[in-house]
Amino acid sequence: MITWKDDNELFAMMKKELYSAVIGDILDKMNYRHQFLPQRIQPMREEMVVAGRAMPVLEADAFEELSDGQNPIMKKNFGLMLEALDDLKENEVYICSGSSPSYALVGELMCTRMKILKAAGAVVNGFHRDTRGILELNFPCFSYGRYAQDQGPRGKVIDYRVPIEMDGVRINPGDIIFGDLDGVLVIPKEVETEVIQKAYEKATGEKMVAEAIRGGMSTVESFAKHGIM
Ligand SMILES: O=C([O-])CC(=O)C(=O)O
Ligand SMILES: [Mg+2]
Repeated sequence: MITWKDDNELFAMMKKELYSAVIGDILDKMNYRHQFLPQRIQPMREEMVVAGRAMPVLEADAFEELSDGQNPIMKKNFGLMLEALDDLKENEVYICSGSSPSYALVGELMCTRMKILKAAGAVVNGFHRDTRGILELNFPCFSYGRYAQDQGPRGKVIDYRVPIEMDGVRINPGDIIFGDLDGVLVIPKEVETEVIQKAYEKATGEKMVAEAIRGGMSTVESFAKHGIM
């Protein structure tokens, strides 16, 4: 059985050995059937993989850059975004939801700060901008795609390290976020060890099945033998 001594070892192993399909299959088997984030959230580059712990960021639409209303957060540029960025810890994922998808929730300067803090990546329920710059950083960033329209006058971070959702998928602080070119999913903290150990076992089994099929075995026979497809 696969074990790990800390998060650094765990996330390095996950990035090398696991993929979203195999983790999703195990979550389904354990009756966690709503763990994939919306399909339109894609890596900026096919090779990008993210594995880390959720640092959820709650964003809300605003209709003025600085408002004169009752809430002091609305009088600050970007609300609490700068504070949220500076609070990121090693292996954490800046994961942001709550606003309408009509502007960029992440850009090059934000990713530069995240990278310096050794964050694992960014996953946003909306767009990214500064594509060239982020690609140059080679920082794992997952979004709906490229769109430069600014969040400055349109949205604000109103809280962080609080639960968020994307299309009904719950993301709690500290949950494991894993994403690759087939999608991004959430592994709830309370079941992470079991999910990861079973996913590793299944990934090992899938390698054996692939080998058997390459060797000419029928799919019926290989399923009967390994119980994996
Ligand atoms: O202003 C923003 O929302 C993001 C941005 O351009 C950057 O991080 O460079
Ligand atoms: Mg920018």
